[in-house]
Amino acid sequence: MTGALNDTEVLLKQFNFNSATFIAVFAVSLLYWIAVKGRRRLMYYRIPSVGCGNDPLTSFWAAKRFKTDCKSLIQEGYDKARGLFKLAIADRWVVIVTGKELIRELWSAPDEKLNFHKAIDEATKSKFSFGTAVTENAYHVNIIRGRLTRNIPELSPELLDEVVCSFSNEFQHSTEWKTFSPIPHIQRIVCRASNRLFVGLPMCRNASYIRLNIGYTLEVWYTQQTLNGYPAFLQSVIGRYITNIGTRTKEAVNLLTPIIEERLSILTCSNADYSQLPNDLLTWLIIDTPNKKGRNVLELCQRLLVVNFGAIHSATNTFVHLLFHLAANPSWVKILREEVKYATEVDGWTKTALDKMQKLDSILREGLRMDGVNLWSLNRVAMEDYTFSNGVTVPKGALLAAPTSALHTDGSTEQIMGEQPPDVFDPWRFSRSCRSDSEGKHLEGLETHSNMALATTTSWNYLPFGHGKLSCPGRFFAGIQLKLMIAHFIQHYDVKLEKRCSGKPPNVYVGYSCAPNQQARVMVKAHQNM
Ligand code: HEM
Repeated sequence: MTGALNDTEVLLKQFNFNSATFIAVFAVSLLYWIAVKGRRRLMYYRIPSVGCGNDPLTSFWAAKRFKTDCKSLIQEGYDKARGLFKLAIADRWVVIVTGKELIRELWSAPDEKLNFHKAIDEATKSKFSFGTAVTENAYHVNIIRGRLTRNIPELSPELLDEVVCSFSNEFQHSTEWKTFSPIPHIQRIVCRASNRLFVGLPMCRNASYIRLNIGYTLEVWYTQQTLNGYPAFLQSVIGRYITNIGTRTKEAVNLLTPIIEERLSILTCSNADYSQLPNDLLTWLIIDTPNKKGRNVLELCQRLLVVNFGAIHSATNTFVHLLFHLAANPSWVKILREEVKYATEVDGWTKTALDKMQKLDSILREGLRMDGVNLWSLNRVAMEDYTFSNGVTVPKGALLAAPTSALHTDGSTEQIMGEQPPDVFDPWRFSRSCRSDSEGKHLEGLETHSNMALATTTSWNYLPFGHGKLSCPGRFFAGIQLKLMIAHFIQHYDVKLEKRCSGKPPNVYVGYSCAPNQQARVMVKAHQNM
């Protein structure tokens, strides 16, 4: 009995000790958590906010305003702030970095400090979209940057062939004006042309494959836009229910399994002689797979879908913006036609000819400057508390970016040359600097650009493709593809807006993305002087 009491006393003592320890540990952890949170909050407080204060109520309203009015919020911050400012979005702050020196720090900081891929994972909600296997080992990025870019001259006849066929399928060659909502047509053309180099014929023309890639692109975009509207803790719950991406991936596996298995078996039979395989992205993905485990149908399909996501949405939007400009300004089409005619008469429909089309490059660069796909770029997440050279510290976990739209229209920076003010669309802004002629006449001596800022040449304040070692790997391919599409289109078609309006139909802004007008329609007919 005494022994039992003693045991109970010991247990009670242990319990008292354990619970006291537990309470102490809990209290210390809570204090630590409050201190860390408080410290981070203080860091945010020190960065001026735009459209709200630091309190939850005004930042809630600012986050609502962000959804439709992000462009003016960014401009307001850019005009007022020196250095950094912050914007409220649904689940967090976004710290916007301004000024040449601080932006240089943003794009050049090492991954351990400011991380691009973490930011892209968060922005695209990759957990619910691309799948982690693909984003954790993104070897396809090096393939796009290296093999795809190097192969452009060799593969441009195939690209041209696909552009010609797909335009003729989508817009026909009617001598009567026909009305089109351009976006779905251009999506299909971009998808076909890109996939001619990604998976080759006949798959690039397979209607189910085209529908799948366009659907996947829209779905990723929809997933990220929807989830961005919810606080972080709700995103993982909702994310599971709103995405259909698993089904899309299965569709890709069904469609691509025969091609992939055929290529793998050719490799087995030919003792890994890669020259037996077609020269396209799928082959390069097979060749460069870092380990054998990744050389399977599912992972190859996931990678093709991700690359299509990168390629289709941005190039489609860029082309449609320009199409609206050209439809509203027939005199620009005339000038471009003359340049394209001259260059192709001399060099044929080659990359050399495209490289010589300075006005075409200029209008493309102007389009990307004024109607870039996103209002901010150089997305990064701070992996630790990070202090900029102006002494301002952003807390670990902060999302950072550079204000593309405001930088692109800041007339005080060296980038925006030209006769027109920076907020005016001036198609020949960038070609004027290398030739005195602005009318498209005297085309003799048309040369490849030497001193001209090209559409694909990034800089700290020209950011449609980002900048630095993590800039868009597909931009040279996109540049050639878009130039080919515009050059072909204006040589073979006339275009006008269905409804006359002064200039281009207004853009649509959702959060930080900028899209062409979704309602506007164009009228197209075959060009007679062909
Ligand atoms: C007009 C067309 C395009 C635009 C405006 C564009 C823009 C961008 C931007 C802004 C980024 C992120 C860079 C940053 O924020 O710092 C990016 C990344 C990327 N782009 Fe593009 N892009 C275009 C076309 C393409 C094409 C055609 C491909 C594929 C062939 C492609 C593949 C990618 C990939 C894979 C990434 C992620 C890079 C990484 O993870 O390091 N893009 N693009």
